[in-house]
Amino acid sequence: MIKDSAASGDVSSRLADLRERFATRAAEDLQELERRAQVMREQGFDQAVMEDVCARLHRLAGSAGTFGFPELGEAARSLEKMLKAQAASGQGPVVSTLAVEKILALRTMLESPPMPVAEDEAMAETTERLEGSHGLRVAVRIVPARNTDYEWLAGALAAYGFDCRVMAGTDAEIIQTLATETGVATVILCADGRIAGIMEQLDASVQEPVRRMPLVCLSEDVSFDSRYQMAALGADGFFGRSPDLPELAERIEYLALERSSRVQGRVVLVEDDPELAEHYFLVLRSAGIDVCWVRDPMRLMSELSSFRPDILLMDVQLGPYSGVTLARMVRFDPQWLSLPIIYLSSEDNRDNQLEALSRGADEFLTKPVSDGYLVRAVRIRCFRARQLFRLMNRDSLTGLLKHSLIKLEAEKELARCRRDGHPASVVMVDLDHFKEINDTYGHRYGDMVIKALANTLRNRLRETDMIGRYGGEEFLVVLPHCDTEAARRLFTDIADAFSQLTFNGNNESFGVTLSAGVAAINNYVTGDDAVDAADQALYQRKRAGRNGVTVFGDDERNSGPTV
Ligand SMILES: Nc1nc2c(ncn2[C@@H]2O[C@H](COP(=O)(O)OP(=O)(O)OP(=O)(O)O)[C@@H](O)[C@H]2O)c(=O)[nH]1
Repeated sequence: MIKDSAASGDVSSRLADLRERFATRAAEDLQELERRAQVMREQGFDQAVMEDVCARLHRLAGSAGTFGFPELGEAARSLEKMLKAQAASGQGPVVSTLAVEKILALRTMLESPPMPVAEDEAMAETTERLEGSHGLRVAVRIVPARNTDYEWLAGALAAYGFDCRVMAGTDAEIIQTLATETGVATVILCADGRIAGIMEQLDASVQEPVRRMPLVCLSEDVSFDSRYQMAALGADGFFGRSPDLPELAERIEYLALERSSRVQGRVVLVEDDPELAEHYFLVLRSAGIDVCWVRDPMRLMSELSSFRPDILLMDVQLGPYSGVTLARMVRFDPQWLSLPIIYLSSEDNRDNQLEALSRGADEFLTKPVSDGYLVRAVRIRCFRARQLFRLMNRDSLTGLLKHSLIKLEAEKELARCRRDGHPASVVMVDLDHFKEINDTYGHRYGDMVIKALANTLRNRLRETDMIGRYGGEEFLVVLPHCDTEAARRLFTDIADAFSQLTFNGNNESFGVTLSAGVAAINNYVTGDDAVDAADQALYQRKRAGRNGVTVFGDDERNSGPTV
């Protein structure tokens, strides 16, 4: 398994080193091929030698293109096919003079200078670290129709934790402004009448992230014709002029995440060609994707269990092992039934591909794969895998972990504390007088408040913190490496920030406060005990006047209101 992170080294120079290593190895391979072919021509057919020749050609076909020798890769592929066809024809395969000549021609192809490997857009994109938020920092930019006031929408969406602004100016001016905003994932909400113009400007942009900015249409006309027209113009979502806010917020988050270069993932790569594996490793790592390289298929199951990937990328021929059989074997284990398995192979015959797919994998990426294509293909598949996982394990209103999973996280953190001796806290959070919000403004606005709290927590907490929706308006947070004093300070800030949010319902503004109870996980025998303690601290906080934070075991002096 390659452990080093590509981010720490100079990726381009390491890729150049790999190209050189490939060229040296390929020259040796070609010499061997030539020697074996000469032997067969002179001494007759030998099954073992033929298999070795085909395996070497197959390896060249799959890797040469990646290292800047596409012509060599293509020629090796067609020679491998020719020899295999001869072997399959049962005419007593003979390695002909023609085959030897073709092998000699491969050597000249290797001697010509490699094609410069284009810096792909997807590779060139930096994996910008957006400020320490739990999720993405999402900017919503509203492009209004003339004489339409969308300030109310900007205000309402701000309560969901988005950075919202109504844009003024021409289409070109707006897109120019958006192009200068970095460090955020932007989603455009656009009035139907302006979509054509805005789309034109997006398409014309020289910046890839701008061209890929998602756009949601806001339209008065919700007829089939209108929806069809907006879809044809390229809109990614469609809502009426007064959209259902939780639904719109959900769509904005989905689109921002889907398009973001920050969509990362975890990939197990099974590849027996070391240069190729290292190349893929570097390319994927430099795009922010975690990779675990498995060279020996015997280690595959144990690496899957410890690394827990989003997807499995696997070569189809791995020395004596078949990737197709390995895929079937992976599916023996019920926990990997839904793991997307993608073959990375130089097999380009559609029938053979389909046959291989029918035995347990989901898709083929045909080698050679360009670096940018590999990154995009892996990113989108990791995203889909995570979405599926999310659907199964996340609460639909908030996107946070479901009750049973967050409890499990508390248990796991306790085990980690025991092993490493670090402190950790668990926090129970509950909205104050929430029943009144529902009773006064209706359930829909109640949902909006719940969602705003979920966003506030996501935006304020570290990525390593775990957040779950414990019950209706109750949230449970697990904070690794955080003692109760630090947790108190953190949640005091969060409570203050949340109390300052303004919501709008029934034509009036209102605010909501929260209470939190904190307990030290490492003080308890089970995670459940720690959660109970945080719950008791929360109850104390409610009795002491709500709107603030109480640590379990605090005396009244320590638990006064924060604001
Ligand atoms: N809108 C909405 N309301 C919910 C949801 N889940 C639970 N609730 C409501 O949350 C309210 C919780 O009320 P209570 O447990 O009495 O607590 P409270 O009014 O917040 O009072 P304190 O916690 O004592 O400050 C109930 O009215 C539930 O119906 C939900 O998903 N959406």
